[in-house]
Amino acid sequence: MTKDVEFGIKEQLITKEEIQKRLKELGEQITEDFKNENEPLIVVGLLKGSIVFMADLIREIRLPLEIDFIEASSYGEGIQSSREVKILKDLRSTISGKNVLVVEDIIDSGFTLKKVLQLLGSRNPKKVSLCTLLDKPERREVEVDVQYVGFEIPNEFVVGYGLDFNENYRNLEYVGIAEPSVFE
Ligand SMILES: O=P(O)(O)OC[C@H]1O[C@H](OP(=O)(O)OP(=O)(O)O)[C@H](O)[C@@H]1O
Ligand code: HPA
Ligand SMILES: [Mg+2]
Repeated sequence: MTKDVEFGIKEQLITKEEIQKRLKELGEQITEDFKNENEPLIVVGLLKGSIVFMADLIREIRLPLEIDFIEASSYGEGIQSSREVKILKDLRSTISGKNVLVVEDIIDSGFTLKKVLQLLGSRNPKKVSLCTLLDKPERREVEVDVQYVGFEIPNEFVVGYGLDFNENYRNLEYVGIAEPSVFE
């Protein structure tokens, strides 16, 4: 752990070991839930935050699957949702009649997922399920139906394991809370 990457981290909220353990449980549960389906699963990651979690999670799912990505952005440079969720990149796959598992790093206000789930739902998939590494329920402003949650977290802006502040910290192996001075 080099000092410059960690600069500005107040505490580790979820350690690398805790993440690895929970990922195995989620992978087992998803495998169990989809093992009798005939269609291959399409795992859809939301760029950019989900990439680290998705890369690890798919290797814990013991089923044939395909991957694809959507990019949505609402936070820009701040720590508050702009509430205006823009779709910056759409899927390459056709999801009509397929089982889709959306993989997200965090559900905060819920605006991002509401928009993405509406978009995917309009394309006649067989079923859309949602797996998020982190859930911050205290901040929810719109309801989102989520089937798989890694960890519920308190109302703190977190970084690491894919999550950024101003595009930094995504490469940390753990989920941490940044020093207040970082956000000023
Ligand atoms: O529930 P919400 O309040 O909508 O917040 C959650 C979303 O916000 C972040 O994305 P961001 O817009 O920062 O894009 P990024 O994944 O590229 O960092 C995060 O990765 C989630 O996708
Ligand atoms: O706590 C957070 N950290 C990083 N990105 C986020 N996007 C929504 N909430 C968060
Ligand atoms: Mg972000």
